[in-house]
Amino acid sequence: MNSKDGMRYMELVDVYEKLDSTTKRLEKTTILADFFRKIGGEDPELLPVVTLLSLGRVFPTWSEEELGIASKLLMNAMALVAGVRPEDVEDMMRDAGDIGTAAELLLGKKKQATFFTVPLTIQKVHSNLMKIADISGNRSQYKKMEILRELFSSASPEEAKYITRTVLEELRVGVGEGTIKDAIAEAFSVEKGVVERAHMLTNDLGLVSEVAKEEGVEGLKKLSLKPGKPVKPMLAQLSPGIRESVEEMGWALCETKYDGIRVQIHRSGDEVNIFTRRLENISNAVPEIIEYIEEALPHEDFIVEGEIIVTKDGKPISFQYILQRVRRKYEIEKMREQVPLKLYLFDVLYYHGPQIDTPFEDRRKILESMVDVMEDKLQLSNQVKATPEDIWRAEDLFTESLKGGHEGIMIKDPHAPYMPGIRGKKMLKRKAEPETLDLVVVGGTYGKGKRAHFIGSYLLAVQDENNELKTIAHAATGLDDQMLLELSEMVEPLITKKTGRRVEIVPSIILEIAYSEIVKSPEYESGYSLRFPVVKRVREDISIEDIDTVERVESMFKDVQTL
Ligand SMILES: Nc1ncnc2c1ncn2[C@@H]1O[C@H](COP(=O)(O)OP(=O)(O)OP(=O)(O)O)[C@@H](O)[C@H]1O
Repeated sequence: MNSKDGMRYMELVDVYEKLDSTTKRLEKTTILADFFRKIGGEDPELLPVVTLLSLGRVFPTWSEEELGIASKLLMNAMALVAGVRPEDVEDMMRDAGDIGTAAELLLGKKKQATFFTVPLTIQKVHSNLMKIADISGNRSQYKKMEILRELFSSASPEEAKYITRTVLEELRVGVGEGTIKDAIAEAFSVEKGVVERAHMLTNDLGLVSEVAKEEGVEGLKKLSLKPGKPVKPMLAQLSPGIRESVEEMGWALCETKYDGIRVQIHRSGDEVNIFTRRLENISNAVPEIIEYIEEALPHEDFIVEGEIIVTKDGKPISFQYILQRVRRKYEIEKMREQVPLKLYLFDVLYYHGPQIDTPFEDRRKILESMVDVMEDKLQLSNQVKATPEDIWRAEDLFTESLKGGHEGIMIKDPHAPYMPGIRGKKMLKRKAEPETLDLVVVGGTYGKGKRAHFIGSYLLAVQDENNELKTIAHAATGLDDQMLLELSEMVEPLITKKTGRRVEIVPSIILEIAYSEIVKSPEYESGYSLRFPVVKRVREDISIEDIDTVERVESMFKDVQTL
């Protein structure tokens, strides 16, 4: 039954539970499609909200808004409502394995003694979560806790479970963006490809579902890039060899591959915003880049892409320094001098209208026409044209690039459009170092003796096609004591379960792993394992959706077999 204020939150919770009860993607899709259709009929204004909530999000990925609630605060609010101590909540969380289940159990006990609750609506839960994001400054933690307390007081145990998980952005019902897109297509009878494209260009599944319902295919086709709203970057595949790749493309534009962080820079009116690969807005952390952009590029709307690197005496230095810059909230001016940044621009997606369908060769010309190069601060990527006849140009670029302290080269198809979010064959990378895998930490084992306080070995996972995590290896080496300490500090608050020296943790830390060989192994859930895995670095610039897949591991395994 719905209250007069709209659909009950319990209906959404029922959907979550149904989603959780099956591992089959098709079934999940239909459960969601049915629900989206129902909302679209009964309460259409809720459709964008519900679409995001189904993914465990309150805001689209690119939004600067965040809830900013630490699990400690959540536990305190829960403790208040359940009438227990925060330590009890923590113990319960460790036993239950996740904080959502702990919330359910705690409120379950409490609610047996309660007779009256006002039914929660989806609208109410959502608007309270939005309110939390708006709170800042004085006593903000207290105010946030008050809102959470109010929500928990009117929540049933099952509702509390999912509110908790939503607040921590960890829904755990096995639904990724792919399933949501399929469900939108199924619910409103539109082609998947059209939904896919609309999502690629807007990165806002709430908007996509709303337009699919209201305007169908025609409306979706009209959605396009908009300066100010980041899109997922086009990614590169590995090149099997410089000659082979150039021959396959006919001819190619090859560029130095800089090892820094990729940024997408948007100018909309007077505003310049800089986003990372995970679409996080880092504008405040890199003020000099904004200044360069103001000086070197036109004061018109545009979207360009490039790589920010750190240089010292003209040479690039380790990628890790950049993270010190982009993560920073304080002392930015001081860091500006210590860690100077340089920007290399290599693509344009929007200028006098969307340019993603313009061939790369022409996009480069547009980019060249836009930029006034600033020596040592902002340049275009170093580029050469290579054909099968003068392949030495690309090979020389590769050697030069490594000599200059860069990573290798990019080999780009001059005829290709810009394909957001796609890792295809139109842009390839050739590096000197062997390929690595980006894996997420799901557990670990404490060391012995001197290292008993550190987690010495990390259990790592890849994702399968349903975004479910599958273990693949333990990595114990590659970290110096300083890194071990830093990682342990990051891991500590994420621990959900301890058994002896072993721990399970909330998957969120991504490590780049080098290894000597991929082997088949029944010991790990992925069916594969890595020989001699070594931790190269923590990848804070990518998110969990970007980690490597079982499919990729499988194809890398097969590639080696067929050599
Ligand atoms: N000239 C360039 N053109 C395009 N990308 C470049 C260039 N120089 C450096 N890059 C970087 O190389 C990356 C391409 O590799 P890929 O798409 O596989 O990303 P990745 O997963 O971060 O890989 P990697 O760890 O090898 O950088 C781009 O995302 C970008 O950050």
